[in-house]
Amino acid sequence: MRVLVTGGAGYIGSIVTEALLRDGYSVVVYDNLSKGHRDAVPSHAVFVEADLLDARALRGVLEERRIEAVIHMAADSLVGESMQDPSKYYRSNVQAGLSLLDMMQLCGVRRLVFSSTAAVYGEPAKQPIEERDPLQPANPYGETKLAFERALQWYGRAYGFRSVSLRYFNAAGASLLNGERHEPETHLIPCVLNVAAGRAPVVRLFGTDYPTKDGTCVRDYIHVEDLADAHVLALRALQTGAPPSPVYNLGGGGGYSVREVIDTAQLVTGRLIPTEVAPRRPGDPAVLIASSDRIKKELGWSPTRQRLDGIIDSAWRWMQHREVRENG
Ligand SMILES: NC(=O)c1ccc[n+]([C@@H]2O[C@H](COP(=O)([O-])OP(=O)(O)OC[C@H]3O[C@@H](n4cnc5c(N)ncnc54)[C@H](O)[C@@H]3O)[C@@H](O)[C@H]2O)c1
Ligand SMILES: O=c1ccn([C@@H]2O[C@H](COP(=O)(O)OP(=O)(O)O[C@H]3O[C@H](CO)[C@@H](O)[C@H](O)[C@H]3O)[C@@H](O)[C@H]2O)c(=O)[nH]1
Repeated sequence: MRVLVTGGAGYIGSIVTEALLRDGYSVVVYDNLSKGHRDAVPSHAVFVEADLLDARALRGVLEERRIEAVIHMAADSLVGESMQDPSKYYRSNVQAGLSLLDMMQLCGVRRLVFSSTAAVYGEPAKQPIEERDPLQPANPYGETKLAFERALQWYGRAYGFRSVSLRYFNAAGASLLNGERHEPETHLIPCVLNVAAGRAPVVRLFGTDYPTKDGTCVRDYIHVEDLADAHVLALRALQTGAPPSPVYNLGGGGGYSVREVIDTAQLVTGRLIPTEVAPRRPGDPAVLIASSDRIKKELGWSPTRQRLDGIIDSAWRWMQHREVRENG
């Protein structure tokens, strides 16, 4: 099957591409490199550097490469930035997403796996969060992802699109080849490891007065390779018909506070990681923990890399290998 991966030069996209190639899919990566890296795209994938809003380029790829399904991962995805610049998020996550859907419709491609997020739930009333819980985004990032999820459901009804939205919780860790490298980096685990590696002086704790066990926010970290496996299952489900449910949560199964992540990273790296208390980051819910029972039951997903120390260790090893590759 020929699959287009939008955002496939990014952190999660590059590792999803690795998993698809391993499973025998042919992959075309479509990415404008606003955040991604050309060298993150595996050599067996075709790479097209273009923006989703470039209708000509998009049509050319869908038609010439005879694409049969799309994994749509291209997005802007930072909670804090979305609070400051919602317009950017409506453009990239809603407007560009709809352009993709309309072009798919024009070219007769009607299967899509979408990278959605835990941010669609906002500040949930209970944990772990199930798919049927209220959808009340607390930031423009979550709001724009939810808008696209809903568009998919209406496109399904009217035009026969078959889609699955995967609501990831916090993706973390690395494969042997690819890991997280954003510039600037804002995600907790790579920021913590940058301090361990001596590239930054201190980790800022964004809020220590949350109603949690130690006052810092709790998140559910999922290994990016477990996440990638779920995409292969979702795609297979779309190949054989309509999947049992339109949305699935994907989490690692536990909740860890910011302080617990830092303590674990100190053990894994053997380095001291100094911290500094900073104000809360607007738009951050206190606790996000997934129930991933639905995807386990319906699609047979079985994560194998759930330990936080293992997740951090994979990211740390990747970071160190990259340093050796780059600096000799
Ligand atoms: N990282 C997480 O923890 C997390 C959690 C939930 C959901 N997600 C979602 O997963 C997806 C991937 O996240 P990531 O962390 O790998 O992000 P990333 O920024 O590393 O990757 C996104 C990629 O999309 C590309 N891109 C952005 N806008 C584009 C456009 N208009 N046209 C073409 N390419 C474009 C970027 O260059 C980048 O390579 C996103 O949709 C994100 O919202 C991520
Ligand atoms: O230097 C830092 C960085 C982060 N944090 C905190 O660490 C937690 C995790 O933050 P981060 O790694 O930035 O992830 P989130 O803001 O939870 O968002 C991620 O996880 C969401 C799903 O839960 C996805 O939708 C988003 O795309 C993805 O960026 C939050 O409480 C942050 O306030 C700090 O205290 N200091």
